[in-house]
Formats: sequence, C-alpha cells, structure tokens
Amino acid sequence: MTAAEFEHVTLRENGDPLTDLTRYPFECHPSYFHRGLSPTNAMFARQAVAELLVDIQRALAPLTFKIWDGYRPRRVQRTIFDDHLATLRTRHPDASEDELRKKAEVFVTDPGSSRRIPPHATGGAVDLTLLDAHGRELDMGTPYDHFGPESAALYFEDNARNPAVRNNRRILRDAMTGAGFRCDADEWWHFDFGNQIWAAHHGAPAACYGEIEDFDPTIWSVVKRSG
Ligand SMILES: C[C@@H](N)C(=O)N[C@H](C)C(=O)O
Ligand SMILES: [Zn+2]
Repeated sequence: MTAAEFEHVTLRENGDPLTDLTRYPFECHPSYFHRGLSPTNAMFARQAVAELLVDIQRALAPLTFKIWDGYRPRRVQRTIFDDHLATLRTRHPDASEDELRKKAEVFVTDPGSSRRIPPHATGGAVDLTLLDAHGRELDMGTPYDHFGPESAALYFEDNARNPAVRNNRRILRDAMTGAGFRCDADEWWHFDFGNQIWAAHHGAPAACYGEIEDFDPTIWSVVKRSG
C-alpha cells in the first residue's frame, strides 16, 4: 500500500459485527498463526464482508476462496511488521532505521501511528486467493506474502509473460472489485471494504469500519470450544 493516504477520512462506525469465517463455506488457513506470528487460529471479518464473499464465491463456482487472514488486532500487526523489519535489517545491513521502516511499509502497515488505523484492524480487510474445483490454489505467480514487485496486482498485466497467471489474477480482482472491494496495488491477495483506505479509494464521504480494539479471538475460541 505504498504511500496511500487515508487517515484523514471521516469515520462513521456502523457497528457491523465481526463474524467467524470458519462458519462459512471458505477454506480458512490462518497463515500468521501457522507462522507463529499470531497467538490464535481464529479468523474473523465484518459480517457484510463475509456475506459479500459468499455472493462472490457463488458467482465464481466451481472456484472457491482460500482465506489467509481477516481481522487482525493491532498487536498482531505489530508482530508482523517487526518480523518484516528484522528480515529487511538482515538483507540491508547498511540501511538506516528510517530507510528500513519505509521499505517495510510498502507491504505491511506500520502499526505505530496512532492516527493511522491498520486496515486489517477494522475487520474490513481480507487476504485471500482462489481454489479450483479440486481444491488446488490457482497460480497467481507468487506465494502469499511474497514481498516483491511481482506481487503488484497488475504486474502480470504489464509483464505478460504468463497469460495464465494474468488471467487468474484478473478473475480474482474483477470479482472482488465488481462487488465493491478495493484491490491493493502492491499485493494481489489484499482487499478492503468499508474502512478508511477503501473510502479514500472510492471517494466516499466516510468510512463505516473503524478499529476494533477490544476483541480478543483467543478468549473467543475458548468460549467456542466450551459452548
Ligand atoms: C502483510 C500483508 N499480508 C498485508 O496484509 N498488508 C497490508 C497492506 C497491511 O499490513 O495492512
Ligand atoms: Zn492484507
């Protein structure tokens, strides 16, 4: 999300609740839990987001969604940012801390700013791909969270060496943006709905999803197991 400005956008929270994505007909693969960067494998998103995904998936049948991440509390955003920063520090030992933070922000929102709400902390952002009828991921040209130029949403439009990848990305992007999502320019897998970056992109007068701070999916999954 290189240089995107969105913190100025007015917020009118509409109270749409978070909903458990594992109760929907998607394949949920909580990537940050599996990589040890999140304490929980719970996966949530705003209800309207989940319902839109159901509609999109129905229209794309037999393709289905594989979801890697949805609601992400700011503390998990911090863990991911710090992890990425540490990788960059090793890769660029001569870079200043300022340069490293700028590099890191191309792919991971810096959670340190109190003015900027990380898009995933609103429950209005999802990271996902498409599976074919046999449950195999469509070839999107890079793995999830490949932090390089090839992950740019339009990379294979401009570099048409691989028309199959270009078409697969088109299918995902067109379906998501057709339903109102914003597609991230740097990350083919990241889509926003209802939050400030989405409102800035669409020129909407306000965003309807603000930060959700007091939701602890760790506690929630304990309740779910015993309930
Ligand atoms: C880290 C990556 N999966 C992601 O979600 N990036 C967005 C832009 C973010 O961190 O807000
Ligand atoms: Zn994302």
